[in-house]
Amino acid sequence: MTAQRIDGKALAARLQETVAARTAGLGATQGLRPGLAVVLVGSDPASQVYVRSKRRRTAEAGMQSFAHELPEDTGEAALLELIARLNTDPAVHGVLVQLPLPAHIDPMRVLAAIDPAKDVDGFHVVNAGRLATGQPGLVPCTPLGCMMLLRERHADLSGLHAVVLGRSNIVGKPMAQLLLAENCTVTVVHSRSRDLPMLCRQADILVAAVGRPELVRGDWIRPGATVIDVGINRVVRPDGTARLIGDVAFDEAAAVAGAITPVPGGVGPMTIACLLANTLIASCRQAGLPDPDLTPAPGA
Ligand SMILES: NC(=O)C1=CN([C@@H]2O[C@H](COP(=O)(O)OP(=O)(O)OC[C@H]3O[C@@H](n4cnc5c(N)ncnc54)[C@H](OP(=O)(O)O)[C@@H]3O)[C@@H](O)[C@H]2O)C=CC1
Ligand SMILES: Nc1nc(=O)c2c([nH]1)NC[C@@H]1CN(c3ccc(C(=O)N[C@@H](CCC(=O)O)C(=O)O)cc3)C=[N+]21
Repeated sequence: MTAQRIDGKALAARLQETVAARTAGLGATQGLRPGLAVVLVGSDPASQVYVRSKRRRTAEAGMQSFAHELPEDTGEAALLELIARLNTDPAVHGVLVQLPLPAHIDPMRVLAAIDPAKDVDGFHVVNAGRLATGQPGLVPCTPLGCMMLLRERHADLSGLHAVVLGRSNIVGKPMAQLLLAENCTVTVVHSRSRDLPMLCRQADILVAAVGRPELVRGDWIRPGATVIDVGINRVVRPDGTARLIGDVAFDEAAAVAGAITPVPGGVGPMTIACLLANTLIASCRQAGLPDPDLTPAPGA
């Protein structure tokens, strides 16, 4: 394999270490303990894995973790009432409602009900609008983590051609905005785009966030390009065991790329670490304090 493996697990641990140190400092100097409320509606197995991981990391960082588990048949009104309570609870600085929600609940209405100052997912239209217009707000965790992974290899992204596969509100679109803000030339690809291999081969930076296992092949990669694989696809082997693979055919791509993130162990851990970083930022802003310096601790 020629590509440098960008180790998201190691970078996430370094970021988590910085967040924990800043959190301890806040406690000591301000008596402030950041609190994150995670709301899970129903019992989707994957969501339960992610929510457990988020809660564990929150506690490890020295923050307060508030768990809210609601039954699958919870009405939209009851969920909105809980969110209203969390919005006004001074011990809660971040509110995350785990997606997907059960079909009878409108996610746009639920996300719109979260106080933008506590929207640590960065999904609220106010935060999406602030990002789109270059104003300070809360940035979605996965794209934020992807930018930190890119900085492990590129001190300056100016002028590079970035191709983003996917245009969702939670990954593709904010990802494109962040790359644009770093002066990349950005192409956003989606299901109606034509000649994906040709488009991908133009990329110095390729971010795959489509949810299609191994869609991106090795010959779609420009030699030396940096590949960030956001995809998390749970596939079942013939023997019945499940495994995670990304949107990129890792082995083929690694033989061509200059650097690549693995799945698992790449973007996923960064999403969680950035959630904690957003909670710390939100708590500082709510206390009228300057944003903390979240430069990840130096690597080993
Ligand atoms: N690691 C992490 O922390 C996270 C990982 N993920 C993973 O990232 C992936 C994307 O998630 P999410 O953004 O929510 O996905 P969505 O399903 O919301 O969006 C998928 C996007 O990919 C596009 N797309 C789908 N198929 C193709 C195709 N064949 N060619 C080109 N474009 C295509 C869609 O196009 P169109 O708009 O035209 O429909 C859409 O824009 C998933 O695998 C998800 O599991 C997501 C969040 C966090
Ligand atoms: N309100 C909301 N915010 C989210 O940020 C959100 C969400 N809902 N719904 C689901 C997606 C998905 N997501 C992941 C987080 C961590 C890993 C992660 O840590 N993955 C590990 C593997 C974990 C495993 O073993 O499954 C890895 O990639 O190394 C993956 C996916 C956040 N999401």
